Amino acid sequence: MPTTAKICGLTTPETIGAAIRGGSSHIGLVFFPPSPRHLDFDRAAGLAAPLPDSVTRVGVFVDPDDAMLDRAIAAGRLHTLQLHKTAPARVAAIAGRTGLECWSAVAVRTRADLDEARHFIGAATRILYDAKTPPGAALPGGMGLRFDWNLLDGFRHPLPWALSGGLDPVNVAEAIARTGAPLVDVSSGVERAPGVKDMDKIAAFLQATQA
Ligand SMILES: O=C(O)c1ccccc1NCC(=O)[C@H](O)[C@H](O)COP(=O)(O)O
Repeated sequence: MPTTAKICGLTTPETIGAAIRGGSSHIGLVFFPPSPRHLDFDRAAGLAAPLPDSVTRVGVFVDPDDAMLDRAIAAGRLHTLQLHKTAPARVAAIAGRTGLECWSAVAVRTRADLDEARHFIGAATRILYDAKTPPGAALPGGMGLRFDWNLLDGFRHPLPWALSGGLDPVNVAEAIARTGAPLVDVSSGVERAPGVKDMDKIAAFLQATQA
């Protein structure tokens, strides 16, 4: 199976267009006010309205409440919810309440961190392994940090999964070859400044993913 790609933290029609033209399977819309990629509901609605359903729209959240989810789902016409720092029971409740696919982000620095993924069986439909950000960091993701891919060697994945954290157009092919990731996710690696996506880097990332 070819590896598919999610371009995360898109904020403009132009960069969403670049992701779609380049063959991205998923686009990520961030709903977390401290993030430089945060979208308010009106902005998200404007971006999502013209999009075809062939590209999966993923809303990215940090332990969201129901009101946030309801407004974001409606605005972004979301297919999938990517949940950071959200306990397994809450993920299960969100999946049941919304009927949407839920991905759980697992923050990885050590091999023991990977075991967290098993707690999401029956709740999440996919695990996104992402680099753990430092204590006190403003964001739980989107910081261009990479974890040691060797940690995934021999790991028995309890659920479908995706690789994230510090990927870019230069290293993504190696990451796929090294880990066998079925889906890769990128944000800062296709930006020219925090929150500012670069269309050429998006194209290069997607080309490298498909090579
Ligand atoms: O990107 C954000 O600003 C963000 C904010 C809050 C929670 C999650 C966030 N990003 C999650 C992602 O899916 C990123 O693509 C992932 O962490 C990889 O980011 P990067 O290492 O910058 O490629």
